[in-house]
Amino acid sequence: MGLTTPSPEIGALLLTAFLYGAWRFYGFLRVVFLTPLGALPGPPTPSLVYGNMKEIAAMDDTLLPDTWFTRYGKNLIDREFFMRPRLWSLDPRAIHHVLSHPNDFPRPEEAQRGIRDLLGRGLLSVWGEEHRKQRRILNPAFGPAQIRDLTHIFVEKSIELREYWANATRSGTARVNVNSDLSKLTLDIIGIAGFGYDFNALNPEGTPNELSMAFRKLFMGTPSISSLGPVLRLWFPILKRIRTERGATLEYASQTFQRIGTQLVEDRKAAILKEASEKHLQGIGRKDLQGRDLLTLLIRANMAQDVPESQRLSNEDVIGQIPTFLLAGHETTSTSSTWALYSLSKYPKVQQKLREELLSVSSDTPTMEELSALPYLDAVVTETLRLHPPIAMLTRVAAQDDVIPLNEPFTDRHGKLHSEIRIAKGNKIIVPIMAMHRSRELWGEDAMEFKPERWQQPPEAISAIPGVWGHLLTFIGGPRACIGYRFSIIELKAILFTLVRAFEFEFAVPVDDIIIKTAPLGRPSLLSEPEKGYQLPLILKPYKAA
Ligand code: HEM
Repeated sequence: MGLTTPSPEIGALLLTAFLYGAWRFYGFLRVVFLTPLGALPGPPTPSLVYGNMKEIAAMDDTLLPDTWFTRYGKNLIDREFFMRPRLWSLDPRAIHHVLSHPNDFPRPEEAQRGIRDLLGRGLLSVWGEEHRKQRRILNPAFGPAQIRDLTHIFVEKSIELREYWANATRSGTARVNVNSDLSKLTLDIIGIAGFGYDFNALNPEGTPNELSMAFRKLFMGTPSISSLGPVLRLWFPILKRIRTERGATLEYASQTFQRIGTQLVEDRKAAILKEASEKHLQGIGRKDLQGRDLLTLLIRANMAQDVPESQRLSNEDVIGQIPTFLLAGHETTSTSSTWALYSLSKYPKVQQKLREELLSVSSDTPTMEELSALPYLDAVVTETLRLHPPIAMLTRVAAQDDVIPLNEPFTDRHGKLHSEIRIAKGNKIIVPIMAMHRSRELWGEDAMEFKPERWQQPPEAISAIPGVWGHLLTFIGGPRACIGYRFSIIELKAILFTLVRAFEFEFAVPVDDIIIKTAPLGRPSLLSEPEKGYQLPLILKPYKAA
Protein backbone atom coordinates (compact mmCIF):
# COMPACT_ATOMS: atom_id res chain seq x y z
CA MET A 1 0.00 0.00 0.00
CA GLY A 2 1.45 3.32 -1.02
CA LEU A 3 1.36 6.40 1.24
CA THR A 4 -1.19 9.03 0.21
CA THR A 5 -0.02 12.65 0.01
CA PRO A 6 -1.83 14.84 2.64
CA SER A 7 -4.22 17.42 1.26
CA PRO A 8 -2.85 21.02 1.02
CA GLU A 9 -5.15 22.02 3.95
CA ILE A 10 -3.74 19.30 6.24
CA GLY A 11 -0.22 20.15 5.11
CA ALA A 12 -0.77 23.83 5.95
CA LEU A 13 -2.24 22.87 9.33
CA LEU A 14 0.74 20.65 10.19
CA LEU A 15 3.18 23.35 9.12
CA THR A 16 1.36 25.95 11.26
CA ALA A 17 1.39 23.57 14.26
CA PHE A 18 5.11 22.93 13.72
CA LEU A 19 5.93 26.63 13.43
CA TYR A 20 3.86 27.45 16.53
CA GLY A 21 5.59 24.66 18.50
CA ALA A 22 9.02 25.85 17.29
CA TRP A 23 8.19 29.43 18.21
CA ARG A 24 7.07 28.38 21.73
CA PHE A 25 10.19 26.25 22.11
CA TYR A 26 12.41 29.16 21.07
CA GLY A 27 10.59 31.32 23.67
CA PHE A 28 11.36 28.69 26.30
CA LEU A 29 15.05 28.47 25.29
CA ARG A 30 15.30 32.27 25.37
CA VAL A 31 13.89 32.46 28.88
CA VAL A 32 16.03 29.60 30.20
CA PHE A 33 19.36 29.71 28.39
CA LEU A 34 19.70 32.89 26.36
CA THR A 35 18.76 35.29 29.16
CA PRO A 36 21.45 37.57 30.60
CA LEU A 37 20.18 36.47 34.04
CA GLY A 38 22.12 33.20 33.59
CA ALA A 39 25.32 35.02 34.65
CA LEU A 40 23.97 35.87 38.11
CA PRO A 41 25.08 33.84 41.12
CA GLY A 42 22.60 31.57 42.89
CA PRO A 43 21.98 28.31 44.72
CA PRO A 44 22.43 24.91 43.06
CA THR A 45 19.30 23.49 41.39
CA PRO A 46 18.22 20.16 42.84
CA SER A 47 15.72 19.17 40.11
CA LEU A 48 15.41 19.81 36.36
CA VAL A 49 11.60 19.73 36.61
CA TYR A 50 10.96 21.49 39.92
CA GLY A 51 14.08 23.67 40.04
CA ASN A 52 14.27 25.12 43.60
CA MET A 53 10.46 25.19 44.04
CA LYS A 54 10.24 22.18 46.37
CA GLU A 55 12.93 23.64 48.66
CA ILE A 56 10.95 26.90 48.86
CA ALA A 57 7.62 25.14 49.47
CA ALA A 58 9.15 22.99 52.21
CA MET A 59 10.81 25.83 54.13
CA ASP A 60 9.42 26.06 57.63
CA ASP A 61 10.79 29.41 58.64
CA THR A 62 10.97 31.37 55.36
CA LEU A 63 14.66 31.83 56.11
CA LEU A 64 15.87 30.18 52.92
CA PRO A 65 16.01 33.49 50.97
CA ASP A 66 17.99 35.09 53.85
CA THR A 67 20.51 32.26 53.62
CA TRP A 68 20.74 32.72 49.86
CA PHE A 69 21.24 36.48 50.09
CA THR A 70 23.94 36.04 52.71
CA ARG A 71 25.74 33.48 50.54
CA TYR A 72 25.31 34.89 47.03
CA GLY A 73 24.88 38.65 47.53
CA LYS A 74 21.97 41.06 47.01
CA ASN A 75 21.18 39.98 43.43
CA LEU A 76 20.81 36.29 42.67
CA ILE A 77 18.81 33.77 40.68
CA ASP A 78 17.05 30.57 41.62
CA ARG A 79 15.25 28.27 39.18
CA GLU A 80 11.54 27.56 39.03
CA PHE A 81 9.81 24.80 37.06
CA PHE A 82 11.82 23.50 34.08
CA MET A 83 14.89 25.49 35.07
CA ARG A 84 13.46 28.92 34.32
CA PRO A 85 15.59 31.50 36.23
CA ARG A 86 14.00 34.04 38.58
CA LEU A 87 15.72 37.19 39.75
CA TRP A 88 15.75 37.90 43.49
CA SER A 89 16.93 41.39 44.34
CA LEU A 90 17.36 43.14 47.67
CA ASP A 91 18.34 46.35 45.92
CA PRO A 92 15.65 48.98 46.75
CA ARG A 93 16.15 50.75 43.40
CA ALA A 94 15.54 47.53 41.47
CA ILE A 95 12.37 46.83 43.49
CA HIS A 96 11.22 50.42 42.97
CA HIS A 97 11.70 50.04 39.20
CA VAL A 98 9.61 46.85 39.11
CA LEU A 99 6.80 48.11 41.38
CA SER A 100 6.50 51.49 39.72
CA HIS A 101 6.06 49.97 36.22
CA PRO A 102 3.28 47.41 36.77
CA ASN A 103 2.46 47.13 33.06
CA ASP A 104 6.07 46.28 32.23
CA PHE A 105 6.22 43.86 35.17
CA PRO A 106 2.75 42.31 35.57
CA ARG A 107 1.74 39.28 37.60
CA PRO A 108 2.72 36.01 35.80
CA GLU A 109 -0.07 34.66 33.62
CA GLU A 110 -0.51 31.38 35.55
CA ALA A 111 -1.17 33.32 38.79
CA GLN A 112 -3.18 36.02 37.05
CA ARG A 113 -5.48 33.48 35.39
CA GLY A 114 -6.34 31.81 38.73
CA ILE A 115 -7.18 35.20 40.28
CA ARG A 116 -9.29 36.28 37.30
CA ASP A 117 -11.23 33.00 37.15
CA LEU A 118 -12.11 33.33 40.79
CA LEU A 119 -12.63 37.04 41.32
CA GLY A 120 -14.07 38.11 38.00
CA ARG A 121 -13.21 41.72 37.24
CA GLY A 122 -12.21 43.02 40.68
CA LEU A 123 -9.30 45.42 41.32
CA LEU A 124 -6.79 42.60 41.92
CA SER A 125 -7.50 40.97 38.55
CA VAL A 126 -7.62 43.85 36.06
CA TRP A 127 -4.56 45.47 34.53
CA GLY A 128 -3.63 48.57 32.49
CA GLU A 129 -6.30 51.20 31.73
CA GLU A 130 -9.04 49.07 33.31
CA HIS A 131 -7.07 49.06 36.56
CA ARG A 132 -6.53 52.83 36.51
CA LYS A 133 -10.27 53.34 35.98
CA GLN A 134 -11.29 51.04 38.82
CA ARG A 135 -8.69 52.49 41.17
CA ARG A 136 -9.94 56.06 40.52
CA ILE A 137 -13.48 55.11 41.52
CA LEU A 138 -12.39 52.94 44.46
CA ASN A 139 -9.69 55.17 46.03
CA PRO A 140 -12.06 57.56 47.84
CA ALA A 141 -13.77 54.64 49.66
CA PHE A 142 -10.43 53.85 51.36
CA GLY A 143 -9.57 57.42 52.42
CA PRO A 144 -8.95 58.44 56.08
CA ALA A 145 -12.45 59.93 56.54
CA GLN A 146 -14.11 56.70 55.38
CA ILE A 147 -11.91 54.54 57.61
CA ARG A 148 -12.83 56.83 60.52
CA ASP A 149 -16.50 55.99 59.88
CA LEU A 150 -15.74 52.25 59.87
CA THR A 151 -13.66 52.24 63.08
CA HIS A 152 -16.66 51.55 65.32
CA ILE A 153 -17.23 48.27 63.39
CA PHE A 154 -13.64 47.17 64.07
CA VAL A 155 -14.07 47.98 67.77
CA GLU A 156 -17.55 46.45 68.22
CA LYS A 157 -16.58 43.19 66.56
CA SER A 158 -13.36 43.00 68.63
CA ILE A 159 -15.49 43.47 71.76
CA GLU A 160 -17.59 40.50 70.61
CA LEU A 161 -14.45 38.34 70.55
CA ARG A 162 -13.37 39.76 73.92
CA GLU A 163 -16.73 38.69 75.43
CA TYR A 164 -16.42 35.23 73.87
CA TRP A 165 -12.95 34.80 75.39
CA ALA A 166 -14.15 36.24 78.71
CA ASN A 167 -16.71 33.45 78.80
CA ALA A 168 -14.07 30.83 77.99
CA THR A 169 -11.79 32.06 80.81
CA ARG A 170 -14.50 32.34 83.49
CA SER A 171 -12.88 29.63 85.60
CA GLY A 172 -9.39 31.17 85.40
CA THR A 173 -7.47 30.50 82.17
CA ALA A 174 -8.19 28.91 78.79
CA ARG A 175 -6.13 27.40 75.98
CA VAL A 176 -7.27 29.02 72.75
CA ASN A 177 -6.20 28.65 69.12
CA VAL A 178 -6.06 32.39 68.56
CA ASN A 179 -5.37 32.02 64.85
CA SER A 180 -8.78 30.47 64.28
CA ASP A 181 -10.71 33.01 66.39
CA LEU A 182 -8.92 35.98 64.85
CA SER A 183 -9.73 34.62 61.42
CA LYS A 184 -13.45 34.57 62.36
CA LEU A 185 -13.15 38.10 63.73
CA THR A 186 -11.58 39.58 60.59
CA LEU A 187 -14.09 37.72 58.39
CA ASP A 188 -16.95 39.31 60.33
CA ILE A 189 -15.26 42.72 60.08
CA ILE A 190 -14.64 42.65 56.32
CA GLY A 191 -18.19 41.33 55.77
CA ILE A 192 -19.85 44.24 57.56
CA ALA A 193 -17.36 47.01 56.83
CA GLY A 194 -16.79 45.79 53.26
CA PHE A 195 -20.32 45.21 52.05
CA GLY A 196 -22.80 45.16 54.93
CA TYR A 197 -22.95 41.34 55.03
CA ASP A 198 -22.94 39.55 58.40
CA PHE A 199 -20.96 36.33 58.20
CA ASN A 200 -21.83 35.64 61.83
CA ALA A 201 -18.57 33.71 62.13
CA LEU A 202 -17.96 34.75 65.76
CA ASN A 203 -21.40 33.67 66.90
CA PRO A 204 -20.85 30.28 68.63
CA GLU A 205 -24.46 29.26 68.00
CA GLY A 206 -24.59 30.57 64.42
CA THR A 207 -24.43 28.22 61.44
CA PRO A 208 -22.00 29.11 58.65
CA ASN A 209 -23.82 30.97 55.87
CA GLU A 210 -23.49 30.36 52.15
CA LEU A 211 -20.79 32.91 51.44
CA SER A 212 -18.58 31.76 54.32
CA MET A 213 -19.01 28.11 53.25
CA ALA A 214 -17.88 28.98 49.71
CA PHE A 215 -14.93 30.89 51.11
CA ARG A 216 -13.94 28.12 53.52
CA LYS A 217 -14.03 25.45 50.80
CA LEU A 218 -11.86 27.62 48.64
CA PHE A 219 -9.11 27.83 51.22
CA MET A 220 -9.16 24.19 52.24
CA GLY A 221 -7.47 23.06 49.04
CA THR A 222 -5.06 25.90 48.16
CA PRO A 223 -2.40 24.23 45.96
CA SER A 224 1.22 24.34 47.11
CA ILE A 225 3.55 26.78 45.32
CA SER A 226 5.48 23.72 44.12
CA SER A 227 2.40 22.39 42.29
CA LEU A 228 3.06 21.96 38.56
CA GLY A 229 -0.66 22.12 37.64
CA PRO A 230 -1.02 25.89 36.93
CA VAL A 231 2.12 25.95 34.72
CA LEU A 232 1.10 22.87 32.72
CA ARG A 233 -2.42 24.23 32.21
CA LEU A 234 -0.93 27.47 30.91
CA TRP A 235 1.32 25.69 28.42
CA PHE A 236 -1.27 23.10 27.38
CA PRO A 237 -4.69 24.82 27.59
CA ILE A 238 -6.38 21.52 26.62
CA LEU A 239 -5.62 20.29 30.17
CA LYS A 240 -8.18 22.82 31.47
CA ARG A 241 -10.89 20.55 30.06
CA ILE A 242 -10.01 17.84 32.60
CA ARG A 243 -12.36 18.31 35.53
CA THR A 244 -10.59 18.30 38.90
CA GLU A 245 -11.95 18.60 42.42
CA ARG A 246 -10.14 21.92 42.79
CA GLY A 247 -11.67 23.16 39.53
CA ALA A 248 -15.16 22.25 40.77
CA THR A 249 -14.53 24.09 44.07
CA LEU A 250 -13.37 27.19 42.22
CA GLU A 251 -16.44 27.10 39.99
CA TYR A 252 -18.77 26.68 42.96
CA ALA A 253 -17.05 29.54 44.85
CA SER A 254 -17.08 31.85 41.87
CA GLN A 255 -20.78 31.18 41.12
CA THR A 256 -21.70 31.79 44.78
CA PHE A 257 -19.71 35.05 44.83
CA GLN A 258 -21.42 36.11 41.62
CA ARG A 259 -24.97 35.31 42.79
CA ILE A 260 -24.71 36.82 46.27
CA GLY A 261 -22.66 39.75 44.92
CA THR A 262 -25.35 40.63 42.38
CA GLN A 263 -27.97 40.66 45.14
CA LEU A 264 -25.82 42.82 47.44
CA VAL A 265 -25.17 45.34 44.67
CA GLU A 266 -28.86 45.54 43.73
CA ASP A 267 -29.80 46.09 47.41
CA ARG A 268 -27.22 48.87 47.80
CA LYS A 269 -28.31 50.63 44.63
CA ALA A 270 -31.95 50.55 45.70
CA ALA A 271 -31.04 51.93 49.15
CA ILE A 272 -28.98 54.76 47.63
CA LEU A 273 -31.77 55.76 45.23
CA LYS A 274 -34.34 55.62 48.05
CA GLU A 275 -32.18 57.83 50.27
CA ALA A 276 -31.64 60.28 47.40
CA SER A 277 -35.36 60.48 46.72
CA GLU A 278 -36.18 60.98 50.43
CA LYS A 279 -33.67 63.84 50.54
CA HIS A 280 -35.17 65.25 47.31
CA LEU A 281 -31.77 65.25 45.58
CA GLN A 282 -31.67 66.02 41.84
CA GLY A 283 -29.21 63.25 40.93
CA ILE A 284 -26.45 61.96 43.16
CA GLY A 285 -23.31 63.98 43.84
CA ARG A 286 -20.24 62.20 45.17
CA LYS A 287 -20.58 63.78 48.61
CA ASP A 288 -24.35 63.69 49.00
CA LEU A 289 -24.97 60.46 50.89
CA GLN A 290 -23.34 58.84 53.87
CA GLY A 291 -21.87 55.39 53.22
CA ARG A 292 -22.17 52.51 55.63
CA ASP A 293 -19.64 50.20 53.98
CA LEU A 294 -17.02 50.15 51.23
CA LEU A 295 -19.46 48.77 48.67
CA THR A 296 -22.02 51.52 49.31
CA LEU A 297 -19.28 54.14 48.98
CA LEU A 298 -18.11 52.60 45.75
CA ILE A 299 -21.57 52.34 44.21
CA ARG A 300 -22.38 55.89 45.26
CA ALA A 301 -19.15 57.17 43.66
CA ASN A 302 -19.96 55.20 40.53
CA MET A 303 -23.51 56.61 40.31
CA ALA A 304 -22.47 60.19 40.91
CA GLN A 305 -23.56 62.55 38.11
CA ASP A 306 -20.14 64.24 38.07
CA VAL A 307 -18.48 61.00 36.85
CA PRO A 308 -18.42 60.80 33.02
CA GLU A 309 -20.14 57.72 31.57
CA SER A 310 -16.84 56.41 30.14
CA GLN A 311 -15.28 56.39 33.60
CA ARG A 312 -18.04 54.40 35.32
CA LEU A 313 -17.57 50.79 36.32
CA SER A 314 -19.83 48.12 34.84
CA ASN A 315 -22.04 45.99 37.08
CA GLU A 316 -19.61 43.13 36.56
CA ASP A 317 -16.71 45.30 37.78
CA VAL A 318 -18.62 46.33 40.90
CA ILE A 319 -19.64 42.75 41.76
CA GLY A 320 -16.02 41.62 41.27
CA GLN A 321 -14.94 43.87 44.18
CA ILE A 322 -16.85 41.78 46.74
CA PRO A 323 -14.77 38.57 46.54
CA THR A 324 -11.73 40.81 45.98
CA PHE A 325 -12.18 42.60 49.33
CA LEU A 326 -12.81 39.22 50.96
CA LEU A 327 -9.77 37.56 49.50
CA ALA A 328 -7.43 40.52 49.96
CA GLY A 329 -8.63 41.80 53.30
CA HIS A 330 -9.58 38.85 55.48
CA GLU A 331 -6.74 36.37 56.15
CA THR A 332 -4.06 39.04 55.63
CA THR A 333 -5.26 40.99 58.66
CA SER A 334 -6.03 37.91 60.79
CA THR A 335 -2.52 36.60 60.09
CA SER A 336 -1.00 39.92 61.19
CA SER A 337 -2.99 40.04 64.41
CA THR A 338 -2.02 36.42 65.12
CA TRP A 339 1.69 37.27 64.75
CA ALA A 340 1.20 40.33 66.96
CA LEU A 341 -0.12 38.08 69.76
CA TYR A 342 2.73 35.63 69.07
CA SER A 343 5.32 38.38 69.54
CA LEU A 344 3.58 39.79 72.62
CA SER A 345 3.62 36.28 74.17
CA LYS A 346 7.30 35.90 73.34
CA TYR A 347 8.15 39.30 74.84
CA PRO A 348 6.03 39.70 78.01
CA LYS A 349 7.65 43.06 78.88
CA VAL A 350 6.51 44.50 75.56
CA GLN A 351 3.05 43.09 76.23
CA GLN A 352 2.88 44.77 79.64
CA LYS A 353 4.23 48.08 78.34
CA LEU A 354 1.62 48.06 75.58
CA ARG A 355 -1.17 47.18 78.03
CA GLU A 356 -0.22 50.10 80.28
CA GLU A 357 -0.46 52.49 77.35
CA LEU A 358 -3.81 51.04 76.25
CA LEU A 359 -5.25 51.24 79.78
CA SER A 360 -4.42 54.93 79.88
CA VAL A 361 -7.38 55.47 77.53
CA SER A 362 -10.59 55.81 79.52
CA SER A 363 -12.96 54.64 76.80
CA ASP A 364 -13.60 51.04 75.76
CA THR A 365 -14.66 52.23 72.32
CA PRO A 366 -11.89 54.48 70.97
CA THR A 367 -12.20 56.54 67.79
CA MET A 368 -9.70 56.35 64.93
CA GLU A 369 -7.98 59.48 66.28
CA GLU A 370 -7.66 57.98 69.77
CA LEU A 371 -6.16 54.77 68.36
CA SER A 372 -3.78 56.73 66.16
CA ALA A 373 -2.58 58.82 69.11
CA LEU A 374 -1.05 55.81 70.92
CA PRO A 375 2.69 55.71 70.00
CA TYR A 376 3.56 52.32 71.49
CA LEU A 377 0.54 50.65 69.85
CA ASP A 378 1.71 52.16 66.57
CA ALA A 379 5.25 50.82 67.12
CA VAL A 380 3.94 47.32 67.98
CA VAL A 381 1.77 47.19 64.84
CA THR A 382 4.58 48.51 62.60
CA GLU A 383 7.11 46.07 64.08
CA THR A 384 4.67 43.18 63.58
CA LEU A 385 4.19 44.10 59.94
CA ARG A 386 7.98 44.36 59.51
CA LEU A 387 8.96 41.04 61.10
CA HIS A 388 5.88 39.09 59.97
CA PRO A 389 4.58 40.50 56.69
CA PRO A 390 1.68 38.13 55.83
CA ILE A 391 2.75 38.04 52.18
CA ALA A 392 6.42 37.03 52.29
CA MET A 393 7.13 37.52 48.57
CA LEU A 394 5.45 38.44 45.28
CA THR A 395 6.29 37.38 41.75
CA ARG A 396 6.26 39.59 38.66
CA VAL A 397 7.32 38.85 35.07
CA ALA A 398 9.13 41.03 32.51
CA ALA A 399 6.69 41.87 29.68
CA GLN A 400 9.65 42.80 27.47
CA ASP A 401 13.45 42.90 27.55
CA ASP A 402 14.48 45.53 30.08
CA VAL A 403 17.34 46.99 32.08
CA ILE A 404 16.82 47.18 35.84
CA PRO A 405 18.74 49.99 37.57
CA LEU A 406 20.59 49.32 40.83
CA ASN A 407 21.71 51.36 43.82
CA GLU A 408 24.87 49.31 44.14
CA PRO A 409 26.87 47.33 41.55
CA PHE A 410 27.25 43.55 41.91
CA THR A 411 29.66 40.88 40.67
CA ASP A 412 28.38 38.05 38.47
CA ARG A 413 29.43 34.37 38.38
CA HIS A 414 32.38 35.24 36.12
CA GLY A 415 33.71 38.00 38.37
CA LYS A 416 32.39 40.80 36.13
CA LEU A 417 31.03 43.97 37.77
CA HIS A 418 27.55 45.24 36.73
CA SER A 419 25.76 48.46 37.66
CA GLU A 420 22.41 47.27 36.27
CA ILE A 421 20.64 43.99 35.51
CA ARG A 422 19.60 43.04 32.00
CA ILE A 423 16.50 40.90 31.89
CA ALA A 424 14.75 39.07 29.02
CA LYS A 425 11.03 39.10 28.26
CA GLY A 426 9.42 36.23 30.19
CA ASN A 427 11.93 36.20 33.07
CA LYS A 428 10.40 36.44 36.51
CA ILE A 429 11.34 38.72 39.37
CA ILE A 430 10.73 38.02 43.04
CA VAL A 431 9.90 40.94 45.32
CA PRO A 432 11.41 39.49 48.52
CA ILE A 433 9.27 41.31 51.07
CA MET A 434 10.22 39.35 54.16
CA ALA A 435 13.92 39.08 53.28
CA MET A 436 14.01 42.88 52.82
CA HIS A 437 12.36 43.35 56.23
CA ARG A 438 14.86 41.05 57.95
CA SER A 439 18.04 42.17 56.23
CA ARG A 440 20.79 42.77 58.80
CA GLU A 441 22.44 45.24 56.47
CA LEU A 442 19.32 47.43 56.47
CA TRP A 443 18.03 46.94 60.01
CA GLY A 444 21.16 46.10 62.00
CA GLU A 445 22.29 42.98 63.89
CA ASP A 446 18.99 42.75 65.81
CA ALA A 447 16.94 42.53 62.58
CA MET A 448 15.40 39.17 63.60
CA GLU A 449 14.21 40.48 66.99
CA PHE A 450 10.78 41.94 67.70
CA LYS A 451 11.70 45.40 69.00
CA PRO A 452 8.96 48.07 68.77
CA GLU A 453 11.47 50.53 70.25
CA ARG A 454 13.42 50.53 66.97
CA TRP A 455 10.69 52.75 65.50
CA GLN A 456 11.64 55.63 67.83
CA GLN A 457 14.69 56.06 65.63
CA PRO A 458 14.47 53.86 62.54
CA PRO A 459 17.69 53.27 60.56
CA GLU A 460 18.26 55.79 57.79
CA ALA A 461 18.93 53.08 55.18
CA ILE A 462 15.27 52.02 55.17
CA SER A 463 14.12 55.31 53.65
CA ALA A 464 15.08 53.80 50.26
CA ILE A 465 12.51 50.97 50.61
CA PRO A 466 9.78 51.83 48.09
CA GLY A 467 6.73 50.94 50.21
CA VAL A 468 3.42 52.83 50.34
CA TRP A 469 3.45 52.67 54.14
CA GLY A 470 6.07 52.87 56.93
CA HIS A 471 9.17 52.30 54.71
CA LEU A 472 8.07 48.68 54.52
CA LEU A 473 7.02 46.43 51.64
CA THR A 474 4.15 44.80 53.57
CA PHE A 475 1.60 46.58 51.36
CA ILE A 476 4.15 46.95 48.51
CA GLY A 477 4.33 50.27 46.62
CA GLY A 478 3.59 51.89 43.27
CA PRO A 479 0.27 51.98 41.39
CA ARG A 480 -0.64 48.43 42.52
CA ALA A 481 0.05 49.00 46.24
CA CYS A 482 -2.57 47.67 48.66
CA ILE A 483 -5.59 49.94 48.57
CA GLY A 484 -6.71 48.70 52.00
CA TYR A 485 -3.62 49.54 54.07
CA ARG A 486 -5.29 52.26 56.17
CA PHE A 487 -8.25 49.98 56.77
CA SER A 488 -6.06 47.16 58.04
CA ILE A 489 -3.79 49.34 60.21
CA ILE A 490 -6.76 50.79 62.12
CA GLU A 491 -8.42 47.37 62.24
CA LEU A 492 -5.24 45.84 63.74
CA LYS A 493 -5.01 48.65 66.28
CA ALA A 494 -8.67 48.20 67.30
CA ILE A 495 -8.20 44.44 67.74
CA LEU A 496 -5.04 44.77 69.84
CA PHE A 497 -6.50 47.65 71.84
CA THR A 498 -9.53 45.58 72.86
CA LEU A 499 -7.85 42.23 73.48
CA VAL A 500 -4.58 43.27 75.16
CA ARG A 501 -6.43 45.47 77.70
CA ALA A 502 -8.54 42.49 78.70
CA PHE A 503 -6.19 39.46 78.66
CA GLU A 504 -2.66 38.30 79.38
CA PHE A 505 -1.23 36.00 76.71
CA GLU A 506 1.42 33.27 76.96
CA PHE A 507 2.46 30.32 74.81
CA ALA A 508 0.61 27.04 75.38
CA VAL A 509 3.44 25.09 73.69
CA PRO A 510 7.25 25.50 73.64
CA VAL A 511 8.13 28.42 71.34
CA ASP A 512 10.43 26.18 69.24
CA ASP A 513 7.39 24.12 68.27
CA ILE A 514 5.87 27.10 66.43
CA ILE A 515 6.92 27.54 62.80
CA ILE A 516 5.81 29.62 59.82
CA LYS A 517 4.06 27.79 57.00
CA THR A 518 3.89 29.76 53.78
CA ALA A 519 1.07 28.82 51.38
CA PRO A 520 0.90 31.57 50.22
CA LEU A 521 0.33 33.56 53.45
CA GLY A 522 2.88 32.95 56.24
CA ARG A 523 0.79 31.51 59.07
CA PRO A 524 1.81 29.69 62.27
CA SER A 525 1.69 25.93 62.55
CA LEU A 526 3.12 23.40 65.06
CA LEU A 527 6.09 21.16 64.23
CA SER A 528 4.57 18.53 66.53
CA GLU A 529 1.09 18.65 64.92
CA PRO A 530 1.50 19.41 61.20
CA GLU A 531 -1.72 17.50 60.41
CA LYS A 532 -3.76 20.11 62.35
CA GLY A 533 -2.92 22.88 59.89
CA TYR A 534 -2.53 26.48 60.96
CA GLN A 535 -2.72 27.15 64.67
CA LEU A 536 -1.32 29.30 67.46
CA PRO A 537 -2.37 27.89 70.83
CA LEU A 538 -2.04 30.48 73.61
CA ILE A 539 -3.04 30.47 77.28
CA LEU A 540 -5.38 33.38 78.01
CA LYS A 541 -5.88 34.88 81.45
CA PRO A 542 -8.19 37.84 82.20
CA TYR A 543 -6.00 40.81 83.13
CA LYS A 544 -6.44 42.19 86.61
CA ALA A 545 -4.43 45.25 87.61
CA ALA A 546 -2.18 44.52 90.65
C1 HEM B 1 -2.31 43.27 56.88
C2 HEM B 1 -3.24 43.29 55.94
C3 HEM B 1 -2.95 43.40 54.46
C4 HEM B 1 -1.79 43.13 53.76
C5 HEM B 1 -0.46 42.63 54.31
C6 HEM B 1 -2.05 43.40 52.36
C7 HEM B 1 -1.11 43.30 51.36
C8 HEM B 1 -1.35 43.51 50.03
C9 HEM B 1 -0.40 43.32 48.97
C10 HEM B 1 1.05 42.87 49.16
C11 HEM B 1 -1.00 43.63 47.80
C12 HEM B 1 -0.40 43.52 46.40
C13 HEM B 1 -0.81 42.19 45.80
C14 HEM B 1 -0.37 41.96 44.37
O1 HEM B 1 -0.15 42.91 43.64
O2 HEM B 1 -0.26 40.79 43.95
C15 HEM B 1 -2.35 44.02 48.12
C16 HEM B 1 -3.28 44.42 47.18
C17 HEM B 1 -4.60 44.69 47.49
N1 HEM B 1 -5.17 44.75 48.74
FE1 HEM B 1 -4.24 44.41 50.49
N2 HEM B 1 -3.34 43.82 52.23
C18 HEM B 1 -3.93 43.84 53.49
C19 HEM B 1 -5.23 44.23 53.79
C20 HEM B 1 -6.17 44.60 52.87
C21 HEM B 1 -7.52 44.99 53.19
C22 HEM B 1 -8.09 45.05 54.61
C23 HEM B 1 -8.15 45.23 52.00
C24 HEM B 1 -9.57 45.64 51.73
C25 HEM B 1 -10.44 45.98 52.61
C26 HEM B 1 -7.18 45.01 50.95
C27 HEM B 1 -7.43 45.16 49.60
C28 HEM B 1 -6.50 45.02 48.61
C29 HEM B 1 -6.82 45.17 47.19
C30 HEM B 1 -8.19 45.47 46.60
C31 HEM B 1 -5.61 44.99 46.49
C32 HEM B 1 -5.37 45.11 44.99
C33 HEM B 1 -4.83 46.51 44.72
C34 HEM B 1 -4.48 46.75 43.26
O3 HEM B 1 -4.03 45.83 42.58
O4 HEM B 1 -4.64 47.91 42.84
N3 HEM B 1 -5.99 44.65 51.51
N4 HEM B 1 -2.54 43.95 49.48
